[in-house]
Order: sequence, then C-alpha cells, then structure tokens
Amino acid sequence: MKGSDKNAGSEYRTLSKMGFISLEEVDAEEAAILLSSTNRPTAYERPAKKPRCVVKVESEQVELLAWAEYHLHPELLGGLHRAGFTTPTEVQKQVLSTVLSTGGERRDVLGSAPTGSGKTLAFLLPILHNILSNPTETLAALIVVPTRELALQIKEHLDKVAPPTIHSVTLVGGLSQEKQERLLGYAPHIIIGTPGRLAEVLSASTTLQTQLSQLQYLVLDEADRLCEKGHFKDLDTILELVHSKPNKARRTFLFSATLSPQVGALRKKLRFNDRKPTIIKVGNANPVSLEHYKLACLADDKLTWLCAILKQSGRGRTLVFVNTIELVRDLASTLQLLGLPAGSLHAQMQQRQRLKSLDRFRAHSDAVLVTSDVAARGLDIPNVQMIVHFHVPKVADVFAHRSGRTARADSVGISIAMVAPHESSLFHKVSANISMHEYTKVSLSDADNYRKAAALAEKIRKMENKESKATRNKSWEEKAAEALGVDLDFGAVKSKNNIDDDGETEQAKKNQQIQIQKLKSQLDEMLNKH
Ligand SMILES: Nc1ncnc2c1ncn2[C@@H]1O[C@H](COP(=O)(O)OP(=O)(O)OP(=O)(O)O)[C@@H](O)[C@H]1O
Repeated sequence: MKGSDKNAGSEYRTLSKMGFISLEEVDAEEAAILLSSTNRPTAYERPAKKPRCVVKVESEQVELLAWAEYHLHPELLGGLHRAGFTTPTEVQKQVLSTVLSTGGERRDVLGSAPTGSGKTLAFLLPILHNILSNPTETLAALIVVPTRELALQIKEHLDKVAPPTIHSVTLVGGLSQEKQERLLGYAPHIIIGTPGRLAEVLSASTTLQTQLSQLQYLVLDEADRLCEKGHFKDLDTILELVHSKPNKARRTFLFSATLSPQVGALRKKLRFNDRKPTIIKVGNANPVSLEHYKLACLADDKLTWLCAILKQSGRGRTLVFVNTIELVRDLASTLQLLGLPAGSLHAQMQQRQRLKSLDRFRAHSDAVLVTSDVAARGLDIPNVQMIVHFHVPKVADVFAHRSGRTARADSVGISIAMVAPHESSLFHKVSANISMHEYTKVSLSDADNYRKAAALAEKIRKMENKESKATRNKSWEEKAAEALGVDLDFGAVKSKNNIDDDGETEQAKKNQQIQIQKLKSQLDEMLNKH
C-alpha cells in the first residue's frame, strides 16, 4: 500500500479483520474503492439563479470565476482548484458550453483541438459532473482508447480532479485480468479501456451488458486511431454490444487532434442520439508553441547527427521516434554506449517493462526515450522539450501526434525531423502546411566530432548483440546446469557444446569479451575528449 494510502490502510485492516476481504488479495487502489463505497455521491441540486463559483477547499473559500458559467458540481470545482486548473482551455469551454450549458439538448460531439490542449478534461468534466449531480450505482461512462499507457494516464487525470466517491477502473491488456475483473465487482461508474481487453470483458459479462442500457457516455478518444487496422474488429464488438441496448440518454463523444476522413466510416457505425452530432474544432493539430525543424542528412549519417543533437547541453527530456521495433532496441543500446541516459519503449515489450521505461523517462529531466509509435498518441509527460523523428513517419497524422508529445499545455518545445534524400517527398507530404525551419543548432563539425564515436558504439553494439544471441542459443543442458549451479566442465556434454551454434569456441568468446571491453575503454576516452 502506498504512503498516501496509510490512513485508508488502517481502516482497511479493520474491514479485513471483520472478514470482509483478505488483505493480501487487494492493493491500495482496491482499498480506496472499498472505503469510499459507503460514501457514494449524494444528490446535488443546481442553484436556481446565481452561478456557483465559490467553493470550500480544505476550509478555505475559493473563487473560481473562470469556471462559473458551467455550473459544475462544487466537488469538481474543488478538484479543479486542487489540480491548479484555474481556467478552462478553449476546447474545454466549447465542450462544456455545448453539453452542459445548453440544458443538455446537445448530446453527441466530434471534437478536435491541438495536441496537449486539454481534450481529456474536456470529455471527463461533463461525465464527472453528471455522475456527481445524478448519483448512480451503475456504469455511467465507457472510454475507449488505443493504448494501455493512455488508459492508465486518463485514470490518473480523472483521479486528480474527481472526488474518491467516483469509481473508475482500467481494463487493458498485459496487466492482471483477474484483478481488473475483481475491480469491476465494485460497480465502477467509469471504465477506461483498450479495445481488445474491453471487447473480451464486455462480451463475457452479462452484468455489464445489462448496465449498458443505462450508459450515459460512450467516449472514443484518439478516434481516428481506433478505426485503424488492429483495433476496428474489437471496436466493432464493443459498439455492437453498446448499441444492442436501446438508450436515448447515451451521449457519444469522439475526440482526437486529427479527426481525419477515416472517422467518416466510424461515424456510420455509431448510433448518435442527435440527428447531427455537434462538431467542435479548435485550431489545427499543431500547438502554436511548437517549433518545427528539418535536418537534411544522409541515411547513413543519422546516428552521427542524432548523437550531436543529443549531446548538446540543455537539450532536456527527449523522445526519439523510429519506424521499426528492431531499431528501437538497437538505437537505445547504441545511445547508452555513447553515454546517453536512453531507454526504449515498443509494443512488443512486457507491459510492466513498458511502464517501467516510462517511469524512468519521467524521473529524469534529461532522459532520452527511443520509441515506436506506441508513444505517439495521447501521452502527457511533463517537460518533454524535444522530439526527434529519426525516421519520417508514413502519414501526416502520426507526424502531428508524435510532435505533439512536446509543447503541451502552452509550454514550448521543438520537433526535429531527420530527413534522408529518399524520405524527402514523403516528408513534404507529412509536413504540408507546417511552418518548417532548417535545424542549424548543430553543425557539420559537431557531427564530425561524433562520427567516429558513433561508428565505434555501433560496432560494440553489434558485437554485444551477437554475444547475447549466442547466449540465448545455449543448449538446454548448459542452461539447466547454470540454473543448478553445476559445473559442466568435466562432462561429455560440455566437451560436445564448447563449440556454439556459430562454430565459436569458448576461448573465442572470451577473446570477444576482452575485445569488447577494450573497445568500450577506447569509446570512453573518445567521449571524454568531446
Ligand atoms: N484547464 C487546464 N488548465 C491547465 N492545464 C490543463 C487544463 N486542462 C488540461 N491541462 C493539462 O494540459 C495537459 C494536456 O492535456 P491533455 O493530455 O488532455 O491534452 P490532449 O488535448 O488530450 O492532447 P493529445 O491530443 O496529445 O492527446 C495535461 O498535462 C493536463 O493536465
């Protein structure tokens, strides 16, 4: 149980002693839900005349003028104050005045606004306000998102502004299904999930299916990504289940920084309750505080240039996007050899590793994360100062979403696209209508300084890859002996296996390791000179 949950912990132990539940079975998240179950939201009547803008937060009277006209529930205003959200962003203003202030005759919304402009809260606030104002014991909102990290992040965002009486759970792949299903037993008001796990759980649960007839909100965040290959089949299953229950009260929200034409096909599948959904469009996908740069270079020189860019002082937290998972791994290893605090993230990693990588990236102000497009959408990591597109992405929307991991919530940030000659025409397409500058902060002489170091790091990385491949290929006898701590030196097995799959002898391997160490010292010397 986390430190902040200690008080909850002692009360919780009482529940445990009373035999309601075994303490070992649950963690802090469940404990908090259990303890707040007895204290569900009570009815709130909207004041008849004057807008409420004064709320009591920890015995202090707080005035929240900028939110006054939306008549949000006082507990929600308290949450906004505590989170430091003193003023709604433009998209939040437009969504709130559409779905709350007009008396609720407008229900369905298609919303697009720049990356980092607060779309999450734009759809969460009406949901939270409605649950607090009309208390319910049943599922009120279903939020579908394309990635697991985004689902967990939305829950964190929600918990920041919502009182603990609002229960939400995440249903995502890669984490314990058992635990997620147990959390469903505490009757959540809001489920946030990725299509695969959501489709699976909804299909199997008649309880949830029954509750869908009273669902108040269906939200598809990053809607254009949800209707791409890999997601649409599961999304179809979810939509079929939601639509199988007649429900005139349900509102459908679609949000993204890029509501591209693909969404047209999705719109046809959705059963809006309004004759026409309200379209809210704030600016374009690119935040105004984001500066775009292009660095033209040869494909073979990209590592050298990247090294020069990352070695600049004061570069800050940086995300490097590449187009293949293999390169995510290799590039992160090479950058580490070059002395950079680089981690990696891609969809084939174990979920726990993915979350650890993100945590490490969040923890250091100058960390570098090499990633595939799994991190392109929705992730809100504070103070990311630079995005590097090591490869040009195939479509403009991905370019916008990748770049939008910086310059969020009015902060500044830069995006640098490394463009090889063969990517030039693609780059033209993906960056059309974006004001682009040449990147001149690093020069050819900077790059020359790093050319040798980069080449040496690559050489070492390849040697290490070969070595770890050989280790993975060890015979089962060797692995079993290693696990048991048995020395195979004396046996026939060892003599049979001291030549590995690549025909390499044990001695050759040792020589290789010595060679790697030598090259590493050489590299260190080189880097210390720069
Ligand atoms: N009213 C507000 N005042 C100040 N900060 C806010 C406000 N609303 C949201 N934020 C902050 O702005 C940041 C970006 O918000 P959010 O993640 O919702 O952006 P987004 O528009 O969904 O971006 P993307 O398109 O990349 O998913 C978050 O850190 C959030 O806490």
